Amino acid sequence: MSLQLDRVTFRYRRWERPVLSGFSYEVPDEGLTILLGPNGAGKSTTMSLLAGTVAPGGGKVRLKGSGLTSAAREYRRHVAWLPQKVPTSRQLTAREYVAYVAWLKGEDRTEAWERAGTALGQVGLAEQSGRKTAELSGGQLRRVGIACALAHDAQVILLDEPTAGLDPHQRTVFRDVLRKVTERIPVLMSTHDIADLADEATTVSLMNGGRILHHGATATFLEHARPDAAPGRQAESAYSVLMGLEDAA
Ligand SMILES: Nc1ncnc2c1ncn2[C@@H]1O[C@H](COP(=O)(O)OP(=O)(O)OP(=O)(O)O)[C@@H](O)[C@H]1O
Repeated sequence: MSLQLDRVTFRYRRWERPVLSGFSYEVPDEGLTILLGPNGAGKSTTMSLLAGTVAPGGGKVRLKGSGLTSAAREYRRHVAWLPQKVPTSRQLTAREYVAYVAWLKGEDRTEAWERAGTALGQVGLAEQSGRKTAELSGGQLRRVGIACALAHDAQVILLDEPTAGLDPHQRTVFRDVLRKVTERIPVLMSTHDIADLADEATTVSLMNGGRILHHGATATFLEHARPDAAPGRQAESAYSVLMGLEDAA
């Protein structure tokens, strides 16, 4: 099952121009898809619509194959959404927090507690599971967010710039966790960190001004790089060429 925006229109204020207008997009149903684009391109808006945290003014947001739209309570049970700032309750321990989210999403209390323990182990936080979330680092908190998704059996995970502000070690740990997770759950992740992630992504989507400029396999995206791009800089070059910031060759 994949998430889909079908000719969606969205504006933040009634009198303003829509950020998205007749916009269609489908999250691939496997692997890691990265959503790229400059500031203000509409990435967070797209993700909030897919997460069901905001409603479209027109069009439909649906979980294809299930008959559910984002207006349905059941929809949010299948979709895990990790905003940039994980909204934890500081007084709860990591395990209590993950169990609480799983319970909110419909697991019963005992099951939620068990699943929280397992999920924290899967993201490498078994030893921190009894610590208050207020004491965890930014990178650990983002892994707590992933654990929440695993604990309630999300069918798709949406991550808004999850590696922003992480130090190199935390970033590596996070990417290792993500690699394992994407083997079984599709992930859509917005990022500005193309150099790091292009080789791990299955699909790359690039948006600007509320439109998709490119959507396809990572290899296809990289083919847009200038032939003289330095090794390791192909992703940046492909981005610049597709954005019209650099000539193709
Ligand atoms: N809460 C808001 N109220 C009004 N306008 C908003 C709001 N949030 C975003 N916008 C506007 O909507 C447009 C798209 O913003 P959005 O946050 O979706 O872009 P983005 O690609 O995620 O950018 P960034 O990379 O900076 O996070 C921008 O013009 C932005 O100014």
